Amino acid sequence: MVDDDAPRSFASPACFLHEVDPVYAGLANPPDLTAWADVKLWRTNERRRLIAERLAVPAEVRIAAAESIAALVLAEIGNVEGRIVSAYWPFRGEPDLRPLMQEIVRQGGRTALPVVIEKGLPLEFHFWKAGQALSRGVWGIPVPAEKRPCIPDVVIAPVVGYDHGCYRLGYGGGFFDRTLAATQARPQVVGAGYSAGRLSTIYPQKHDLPMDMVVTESGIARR
Ligand SMILES: Nc1nc2c(c(=O)[nH]1)N(C=O)[C@@H](CNc1ccc(C(=O)N[C@@H](CCC(=O)O)C(=O)O)cc1)CN2
Ligand SMILES: Nc1ncnc2c1ncn2[C@@H]1O[C@H](COP(=O)(O)OP(=O)(O)OP(=O)(O)O)[C@@H](O)[C@H]1O
Repeated sequence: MVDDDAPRSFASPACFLHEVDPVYAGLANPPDLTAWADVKLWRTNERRRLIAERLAVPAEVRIAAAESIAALVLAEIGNVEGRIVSAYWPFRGEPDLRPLMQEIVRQGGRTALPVVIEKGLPLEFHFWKAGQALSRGVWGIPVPAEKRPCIPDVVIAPVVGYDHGCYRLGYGGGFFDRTLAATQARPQVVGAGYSAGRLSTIYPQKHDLPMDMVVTESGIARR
């Protein structure tokens, strides 16, 4: 006869740790340095590949793409009167949206350029429009000679790559993320780039802040 009151013993109990809340199990936020190191390396390679690819595209094709992007961005922003729109001084094959900046001014808006103050700090935006003087900033990027800081209503952020969540792959300085994290009244953030920059994911990290949309020559991707 079996003694039901006797303590039972088990040979090898299964491990159910995977079913336990990670916080309770003491596994909350384990530093995943390997993963970030992998992502960083992957991003460096993707940046290099995408920049080389876009520089290999004939200038006239890039110009035509930039015109399509500019028209879509303008339609998306809508009425620019009295609004401040930041764009950028193009380099490394970025779509040239300087004609769009002129059009914005023509329609009663004001335009600005991003300015690197120091590596590791947020960007500043300084008023600038065609014809005004420029000087060389960090990395030799032209910036407004006269320092007139402003807070844009719309930020057009050039992308090297982007994904369906509207996460941005830039040049690797983390400037736009840092800038948006530091701003109180978040501007409308419009990514601008070529559709060839579309990636299935950029492996977004905690510091990556999504844009509201990405405009390419093929159309608009929204979050
Ligand atoms: N036209 C344009 N202007 C812009 C930006 C942009 O993306 N496009 N920026 C948007 O943020 C800021 C500049 N950002 C930059 C960030 C990194 C590098 C760069 O050359 N980085 C090094 C490696 C960086 C690192 O890993 O630490 C390199 O590529 O060699 C250049 C510009 C402000 N102005
Ligand atoms: N808000 C933040 N505070 C501190 N560090 C940040 C912040 N945002 C980004 N960074 C750092 O910036 C570095 C580069 O980030 P990331 O690879 O996302 O650059 P990126 O968006 O491609 O560059 P950029 O905006 O200059 O074109 C990372 O090491 C990241 O930790």
